[in-house]
Amino acid sequence: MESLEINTGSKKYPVMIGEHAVSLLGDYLGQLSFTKLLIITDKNVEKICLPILLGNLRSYHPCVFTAPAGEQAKSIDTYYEAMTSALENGLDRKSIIIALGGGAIGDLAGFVAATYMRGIRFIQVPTTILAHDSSVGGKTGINHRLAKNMIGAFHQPEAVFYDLSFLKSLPSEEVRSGFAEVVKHGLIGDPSFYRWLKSNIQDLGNISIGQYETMLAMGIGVKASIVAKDVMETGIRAFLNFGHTLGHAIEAEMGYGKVTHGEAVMIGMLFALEASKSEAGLEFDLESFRAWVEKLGFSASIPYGIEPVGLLKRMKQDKKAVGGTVKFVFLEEIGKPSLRDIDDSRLESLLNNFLLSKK
Ligand SMILES: NC(=O)c1ccc[n+]([C@@H]2O[C@H](COP(=O)([O-])OP(=O)(O)OC[C@H]3O[C@@H](n4cnc5c(N)ncnc54)[C@H](O)[C@@H]3O)[C@@H](O)[C@H]2O)c1
Ligand SMILES: O=C(O)C(=O)C[C@@H](O)[C@H](O)[C@H](O)COP(=O)(O)O
Ligand SMILES: [Zn+2]
Repeated sequence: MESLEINTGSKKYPVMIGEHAVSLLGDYLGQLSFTKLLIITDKNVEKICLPILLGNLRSYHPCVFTAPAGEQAKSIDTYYEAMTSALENGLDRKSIIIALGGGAIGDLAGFVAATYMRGIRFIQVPTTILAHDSSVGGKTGINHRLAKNMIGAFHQPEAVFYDLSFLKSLPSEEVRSGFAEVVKHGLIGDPSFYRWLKSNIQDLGNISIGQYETMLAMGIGVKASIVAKDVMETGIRAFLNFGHTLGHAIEAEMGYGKVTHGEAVMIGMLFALEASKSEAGLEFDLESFRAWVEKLGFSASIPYGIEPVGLLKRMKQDKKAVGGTVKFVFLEEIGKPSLRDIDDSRLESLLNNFLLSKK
């Protein structure tokens, strides 16, 4: 079992990572004082992981709200239904919400917790690889039709219990999606971690529990050190958005859930790496990187039929933009990101070059 601590200045919380981490949750809750527990999960996770969680929490008689699976969990309608469930189940300010699921459930449940009676406590029980990223750091929220995660709040969990035995049932496309954020953490924060990934991971269907434990703890470690310095994203936290300016635009332009978050972010990172070579002096063997990620099953190009004009409009709606100017995360070196303004015409020409180079 790996354990880490997230320190946001005003709050410290533990992250337990390992097979059967969820068996520690009952004892942890036993040390807290609370009234009711509401588990928020989705319809897939309800079948696979919920019975195991309930087995560990029997004495607390939790209530359960089940959201649709995937990005639909982050709709305004599902948010409202989850609030209704919290009210109907009589949650008060001393109640606790448990997010059992991937990033979509973590974002939804965290936002419900952030806003129910102006804020109650919540605990993250992530069940996807991607959720090594989403379960720490306190970004919670839901999507707007026009752009991703536009309605949200910073709200830190009380604790994260990351049970790696849950990962065994993940479909291959979800393994791939989560791996994109693992690669992101290596690229922005830790060159030796990135090199370890590139030389050790050649088949996403064949990762051992030991390798998962290492890579997820390393990824969370990178995120934790950035969040500790800039919880509210006034500066360097934006580095965690590497690949997301285009990634989020692809997700919104295609329609939420049509492409996984990680798949879109990987395309966004390929674009950002190419742009970093011309704009930020990055020296990097992009061909070898592209060959590696394609071998792992990632697509290296923007999906057919998605036009640059629509993507550019979405990219300008990115939360990092200020006064209409897009702020873009470049890499100067592996492990050395920077956030720079980019004007619309330059962004357009970089995007057109990226599209052309893939034809
Ligand atoms: N808050 C943050 O800091 C942060 C960071 C990264 C991503 N995100 C958000 O996270 C979301 C993506 O997260 P995700 O990829 O985990 O998606 P997800 O929660 O939609 O889960 C993906 C799919 O896997 C299923 N699933 C989950 N756990 C499973 C398991 N153990 N076995 C079988 N199936 C399982 C789900 O039902 C769903 O169909 C996006 O909305 C993204 O914007 C947030
Ligand atoms: O924690 C962060 O900060 C991140 O940017 C992590 C991202 O991987 C994640 O997708 C996050 O939800 C993006 O946030 P947003 O503010 O760009 O919506
Ligand atoms: Zn992300």
